[in-house]
Amino acid sequence: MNNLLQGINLYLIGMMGAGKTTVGRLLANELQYGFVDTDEVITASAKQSINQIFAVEGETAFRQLETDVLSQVSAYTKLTVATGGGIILKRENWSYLHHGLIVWLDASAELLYNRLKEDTTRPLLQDSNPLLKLRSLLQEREPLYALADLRITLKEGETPEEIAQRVLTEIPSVLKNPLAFRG
Ligand SMILES: Nc1ncnc2c1ncn2[C@@H]1O[C@H](COP(=O)(O)OP(=O)(O)OP(=O)(O)O)[C@@H](O)[C@H]1O
Ligand SMILES: O=C(O)C1=C[C@@H](O)[C@@H](O)[C@H](O)C1
Ligand SMILES: [Mg+2]
Repeated sequence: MNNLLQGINLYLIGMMGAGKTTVGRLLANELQYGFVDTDEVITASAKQSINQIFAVEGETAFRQLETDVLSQVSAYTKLTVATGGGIILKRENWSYLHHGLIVWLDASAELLYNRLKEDTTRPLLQDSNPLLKLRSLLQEREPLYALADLRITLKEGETPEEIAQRVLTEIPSVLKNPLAFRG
């Protein structure tokens, strides 16, 4: 698997809870790539949780940190990058994402809700109706996620290992089709 992508980075995008971090680690291992999670880089360097950064500095400041991290990461090769769910919101970020192959882990709002209903670490879900919030975020962001090179529609009950294998199986189909991938 180690030359499947010939060194180009793999960027995982998708909603919070889609499994970018979980599946990203497995993919990095399979590809013999390094693994970077933009949320983890931000919290480690700020020495604050994402909740704290949103509460103290605000979402706009968080988004700037996210862009800074992404721009630094995109200077490297042989990385699997788990991005934050909102990375797709800034046009500038796409210029970095397009340095690599972009995979969208596409999950329904219901699936995401089942995974995150007990979770308190996603500030945007600290809402009186988190399912409705997930639905509205997904609806708003879907056209942006859809700009990915590869869309992996998640099925209920599929394990992270199965999803990672599906990503690896489908990568050649986008790499071989010059209309589907710029590379
Ligand atoms: N295929 C799966 N089946 C069941 N649970 C999963 C699966 N993938 C991830 N999870 C669980 O769902 C939760 C969210 O996963 P993860 O943190 O990887 O999502 P994420 O896309 O990185 O979210 P964020 O954008 O907030 O960083 C975690 O508790 C994780 O263990
Ligand atoms: O979807 C989002 O906007 C977010 C997703 C997470 O990865 C974090 O980046 C943060 O909680 C915001
Ligand atoms: Mg994550």
